[in-house]
Amino acid sequence: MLWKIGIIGFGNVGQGLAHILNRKKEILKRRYDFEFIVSFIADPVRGSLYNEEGLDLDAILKEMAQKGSLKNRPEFTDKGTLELIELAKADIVAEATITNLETGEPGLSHIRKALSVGSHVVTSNKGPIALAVDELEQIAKNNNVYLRYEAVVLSGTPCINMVMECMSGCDVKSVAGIVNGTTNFILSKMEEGYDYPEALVEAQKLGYAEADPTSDVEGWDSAVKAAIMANLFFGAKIKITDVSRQGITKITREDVLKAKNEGKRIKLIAEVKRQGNDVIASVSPHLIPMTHPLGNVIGPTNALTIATDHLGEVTIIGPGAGRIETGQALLSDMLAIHRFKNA
Ligand SMILES: NC(=O)C1=CN([C@@H]2O[C@H](COP(=O)(O)OP(=O)(O)OC[C@H]3O[C@@H](n4cnc5c(N)ncnc54)[C@H](OP(=O)(O)O)[C@@H]3O)[C@@H](O)[C@H]2O)C=CC1
Ligand SMILES: N[C@@H](CC=O)C(=O)O
Repeated sequence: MLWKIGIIGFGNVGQGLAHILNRKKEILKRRYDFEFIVSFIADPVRGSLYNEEGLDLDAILKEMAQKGSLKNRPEFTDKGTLELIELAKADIVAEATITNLETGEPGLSHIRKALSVGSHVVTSNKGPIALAVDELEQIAKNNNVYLRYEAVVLSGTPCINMVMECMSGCDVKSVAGIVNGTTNFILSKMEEGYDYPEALVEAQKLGYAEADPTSDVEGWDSAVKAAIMANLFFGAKIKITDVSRQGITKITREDVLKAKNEGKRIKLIAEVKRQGNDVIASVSPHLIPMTHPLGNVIGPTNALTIATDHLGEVTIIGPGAGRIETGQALLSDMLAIHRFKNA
């Protein structure tokens, strides 16, 4: 089968995915029998493109790098994103627009529409998954398509599917760790001598930060990931506002250096655990000894320890943010759909 793919949101992650698809086209065919074209890219500000026969990713990525816009390409269309989803009826839609933690929009409407027209959806967008995963799973089921969202926690480092699929049968007792790449990067850079604003700008340049980085530094991004894990891994029904939350904005370089002199590091830790019949989730900075495994997780790297009944503790460490890293999560979800449909 030739998969027709649509990409919605051509920012860091959308372009990261396009780079991987472009570079790995032949390998994906040879190794997984995964053949594809990208028939549309929707991003109204940068320029949306549509060609039923497939877009030239190489040329598009070059143009994007040189001009920052796709509006002069021959495949340019001024159709809106929802209209394009409907018109193109791609087999798989990759949704990578900004995370909106209050409404989930515009991603929520994009995912609803794509599933309703019969497209499988893979997404890195945390808003729709935190706010409406049950509704979206139901729409997917009604339309006989898959919705997958490996990227929403720990970027490309396996987490959601590892727990939900590879660890199925286990009871998860708690999860705890570093789940935001931007803040961990900023704290590491502050230890190297950067000012907080300098470190944040660097994180933005590298494609780690949210469109509004307040979400990272005030702990909202870690909180939404904690809420998603509480709901998926523990069967809870908590909202992001149920997560007790403190970010890193009050931490100064002096605090970071003082911790270092004491052989410790400040880490923003997210935790979800059972307490009686409740599931509670929190995000706050902790002083961690450098000798502790989490004390040596630096830069945009994340780490999560999942405590279970059958396996005891399982710890995963890997990239928590990045263009290619998150694109990899979207690709792995596409390949899973390809496997399921060919089983
Ligand atoms: N960056 C990372 O490491 C990770 C990101 N994520 C999540 O992935 C998603 C994308 O992140 P990232 O690529 O960094 O964010 P960016 O802000 O770089 O990209 C988002 C893109 O979506 C576009 N967009 C906005 N509205 C629409 C619309 N209606 N239709 C189509 N496109 C639209 C934006 O356009 P414009 O800005 O021009 O308005 C922008 O180009 C976010 O939800 C983020 O939380 C998840 C894991 C890791
Ligand atoms: N802004 C987020 C991106 C991934 O979810 C982060 O820094 O972790």
